[in-house]
Amino acid sequence: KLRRHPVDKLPGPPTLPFVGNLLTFVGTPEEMFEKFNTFARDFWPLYRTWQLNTPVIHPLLPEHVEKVLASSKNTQKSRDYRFVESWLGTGLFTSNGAKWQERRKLLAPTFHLKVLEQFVPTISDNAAVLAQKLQLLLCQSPNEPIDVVPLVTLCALDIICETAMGRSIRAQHKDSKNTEYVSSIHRIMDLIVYRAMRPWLHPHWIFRVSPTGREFAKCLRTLHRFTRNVIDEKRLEREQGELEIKVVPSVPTSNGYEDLERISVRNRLVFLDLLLKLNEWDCKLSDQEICEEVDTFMFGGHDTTSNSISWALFYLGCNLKIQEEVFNEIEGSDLSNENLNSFKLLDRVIKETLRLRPPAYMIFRLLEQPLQLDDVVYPSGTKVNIHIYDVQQNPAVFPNPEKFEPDRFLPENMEGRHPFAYIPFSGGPRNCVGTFLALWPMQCI
Ligand code: HEM
Repeated sequence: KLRRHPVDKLPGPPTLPFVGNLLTFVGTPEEMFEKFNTFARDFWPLYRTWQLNTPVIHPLLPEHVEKVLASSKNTQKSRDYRFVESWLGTGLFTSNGAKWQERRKLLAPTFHLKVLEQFVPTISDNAAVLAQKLQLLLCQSPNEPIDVVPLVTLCALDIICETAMGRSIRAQHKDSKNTEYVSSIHRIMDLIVYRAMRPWLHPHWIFRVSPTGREFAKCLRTLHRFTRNVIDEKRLEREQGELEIKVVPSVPTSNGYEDLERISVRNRLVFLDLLLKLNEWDCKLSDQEICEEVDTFMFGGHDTTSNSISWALFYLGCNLKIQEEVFNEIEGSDLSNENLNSFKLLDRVIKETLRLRPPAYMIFRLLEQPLQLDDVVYPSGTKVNIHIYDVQQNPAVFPNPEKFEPDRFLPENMEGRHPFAYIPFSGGPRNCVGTFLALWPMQCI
């Protein structure tokens, strides 16, 4: 970096020649998280780092974040996402440019509210199993603390498998025959983070021969085999049970919302059915691409949801008065979609949990077009880190930001709040496509 780059006008931590700040972030995920928090405080509201020879800006103000995320011209994800590509291929989460645009248009209807509503019974059945397990543990040792995280994680996994693939893996049950899949999906997440934090494991050829890389490859084989089997079985099931699909009067050629909605609701189809259906209509997705998307839903939908549910339970445990009010609000109501929409305090508790503990706490973009923030123009090729956690800790928007206060989300308290001050599901054209599928399990559990 011989020339001064526009990012060097910004404050930031000291850099080293050639590597920039690459080594600053080597350590555990907790240490990295802490470092970014410190930088956010020290260099608020906009700072720079260098990742080798790539300049990185870290905007923290809602108006700056909006300029990045709301732009339809800067939807490109940075190279950081390449670590999940061997698992997810270039599906919705990892693709860029025209391919992403096409995928998003194709898949968005499968996340339509009406399609998702039919999943509420599946979600509530699995939530009931979790409740029973917790009750049993409580009866067995009433005075012992219960680590809810592993229990919630298995429940979230059951929900996402059943809604995405129509396959009950019974992860919550002792007789589950899918323990290898369950352990691989947990382990692969750890290995991805482990690699991302160690620059020397970034080159593929080094990673492949490292012990971590070999373990990663083993998990990957298990996950891909499982998805492929489910797809094959589902296809066979559909061929044998054509009756279900034939109830639909006419097979639409366009992929309009209404057609898909009508078909899925009538026939109680899961995502995988919808993807196969899209394939049958006009071969929009190959088998490999269907696999990518199913894996993407598993990746996007399981860890994030289980993390948020666990934190919500934690905050309710620490705030007994709010817990009692939530209990009174939901007591006696069954878990229908209408009821879920009427639980206003529960909704605020979930929103506040996602403010304080956003599971995807940092996301990345690579500028395709120059971006102007205040009076400086950052050229294309600059990387942008959006620290969702730090953005949501802005004391000017959320006074006393570390405190758990669900009433921040009362309509009167939200008036005039910048829409990009609260972005647990990101924002703009590349926001989370599974928002509703995330919120319902949180409410049910
Ligand atoms: C509490 C739960 C969840 C949270 C907080 C969350 C958060 C996010 C965030 C922040 C992004 C943007 C990522 C980025 O730009 O790098 C995202 C994208 C995405 N999420 Fe979620 N998510 C959740 C649950 C889910 C679920 C249940 C699914 C699906 C089954 C899902 C599927 C996706 C997909 C496919 C994308 C990529 C969208 C695109 O690039 O067009 N997420 N999510």
